[in-house]
This record gives sequence, structure tokens and C-alpha cells, in this order.
Amino acid sequence: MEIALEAEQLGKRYGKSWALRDCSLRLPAGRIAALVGPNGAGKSTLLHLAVGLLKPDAGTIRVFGQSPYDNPAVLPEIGFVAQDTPLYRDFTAAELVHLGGRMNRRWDAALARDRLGQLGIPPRLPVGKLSGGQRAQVALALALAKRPRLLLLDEPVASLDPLARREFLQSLMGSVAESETTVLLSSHLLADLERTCDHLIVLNAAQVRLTGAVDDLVAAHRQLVGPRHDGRPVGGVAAVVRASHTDRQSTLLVRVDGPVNDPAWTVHDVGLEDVVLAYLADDAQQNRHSEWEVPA
Ligand SMILES: Nc1ncnc2c1ncn2[C@@H]1O[C@H](COP(=O)(O)OP(=O)(O)OP(=O)(O)O)[C@@H](O)[C@H]1O
Repeated sequence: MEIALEAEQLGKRYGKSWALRDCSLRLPAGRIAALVGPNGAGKSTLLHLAVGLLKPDAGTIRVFGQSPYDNPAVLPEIGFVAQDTPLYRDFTAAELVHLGGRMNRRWDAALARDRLGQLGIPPRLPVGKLSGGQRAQVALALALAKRPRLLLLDEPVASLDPLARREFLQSLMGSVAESETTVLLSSHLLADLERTCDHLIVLNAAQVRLTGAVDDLVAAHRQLVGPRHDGRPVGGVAAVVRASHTDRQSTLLVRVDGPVNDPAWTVHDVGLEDVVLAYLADDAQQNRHSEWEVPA
């Protein structure tokens, strides 16, 4: 199995604060991966490390086996669309497609023009005058024209309305399915990602909380509802990720390592969103920032 992106004990620090710490993950080639986490979790930092814009302070990150910071030779393999899709706003889409051809050795201008034509993007209007959704599509078309093997997208749909979001993600999936591109895209919109992605990386407070193939992660978790839980182990449960209780009842989101046959518990399947929220909620409880507490 070819690995598109691999990090081992990766760390990046700003001053004394770690934006990313002890980050280890492997993204197999051909996957569409969601990078999920709350504001400040370290998502952009990871993407900037993956495209060689930042140098790791600890550990390693490799794209198709090469360090992107030390080996610029791997950069043509990587397409990157930064947050807020920065583009030269005075240039038209047609000019940007032309410019891309001057700046990249491998450049599929016809692909970009076809995409933008199909989407009805006006070629002769400065991109600063396009809508946010149209600009996002221009940035994606330019990134795809590079024919990257790894495409990194930092919150590509944040500024789009629900319909534009769905169209954007559908067109992204169509394009990458044809070209077998590996995609890593960060977003806060879990429902969108559940439809689009087959791999998941959850970051919180600079650390990887959960990563793997979506199907495996969903299959490995269940919701249990039963009498108030006293903490005793339940057969088949490897870990309780999140627990909520009323006086008489407990609801547990658990990771399982076998069938849960205890008749005291009703077992429900869970969706990806339930799993992600359980891991993030668990962290949120532990990571409340003491600096914001009012002194006594
Ligand atoms: N240039 C910088 N200088 C100092 N601190 C930074 C810098 N860039 C990021 N950070 C800090 O690193 C941490 C991770 O930031 P990052 O932008 O990677 O998070 P994120 O998950 O992408 O957040 P968001 O969802 O809000 O975009 C944050 O605490 C942030 O304040």
C-alpha cells in the first residue's frame, strides 16, 4: 500500500506553544481524507508542514516518502489551496490559468479551462469581482491543473452556501476519482465530510485524537444505553470515549473490541459525526483553559 502522507512524532512550535505535537499518522494513497478539529487545533499547521511552507521542530513529515521542506523536488506532486483561497484579485481566471502554465512544468490548462467553462465562471472578470464560491472553484481548478498526486485543501467550503458546498464537493470527488489523487481537506462541517471522505484525522489541542479509515472507525464504536454506569468494565468495550448520565440512566459512546452481549445495555450503531463529536467533547471537558478562569 502506497503512503501519500506520513507523519511521525511531528511537532511545530510557535514560541513556547506547540501548535502540533507528537503527531503520528499515515494517509494511504487514493484516499479522500477529512482533517477535523476545533479552531486552533493545528489543522492549518499540519497542512503547511505537508506542503513545505513550515519546517518541523520535532519529528518528521513525508509526502510520498520525501520531506517537503528539505526536498523541493516533491512540491510539484502537491497541490495546495490555502484558507480563504488567496488569488491575485486583479487577474482574471483566464489569466491565472495562463500564468499557472508559466510557473509549473506540468500544467493541464485544458483541464482548468474545461472545469471553469462547465461551472460558468466568467473568464474575463477579475477574480476579485467573483463570488466567494466562484473564487473557491477557480482556486480548485488551478490546484487540479497541476495534476497533483496529493491535494491539500484548507477549509475549501467555509465561505460557500449549502448548495454551492455540495456542488463543490461533488465536483471535487468526480475530478479526483478520475485522476486517483489523494486529498486531505480540513473543515468544520462534519455532515459534508461524512458524505465525501473515506479517511479521517481528528486533531484537538495540537494532538491527533483519532485517525483511520472511516468505515473502520465507525465499525469500532457503539452507543450503549442502560442503567446508570458505575464504571465497572462492560464485556466487549475497549474504552468509554464519552459518558453522559441522568439519575437512573447512562449513555455511553464506546470503542468496542468484540460484541457487547450484556443484556443490561441496549446497543446502537453510530455515525461518523457521533464518533468525532464524542472525541472532541471529551477533550473539551479536559482542556478548559485555566487562564480564562476568573481569579477568586
Ligand atoms: N504564525 C503563528 N504564530 C503564532 N502562533 C500561531 C501561528 N500560527 C498558528 N499559531 C497557533 O497555533 C495553533 C494552531 O493554529 P492553526 O492555524 O494550525 O489551527 P487550525 O486548526 O487551522 O484553526 P482554525 O480552524 O481556526 O483555522 C493556534 O493556537 C494558533 O494560535
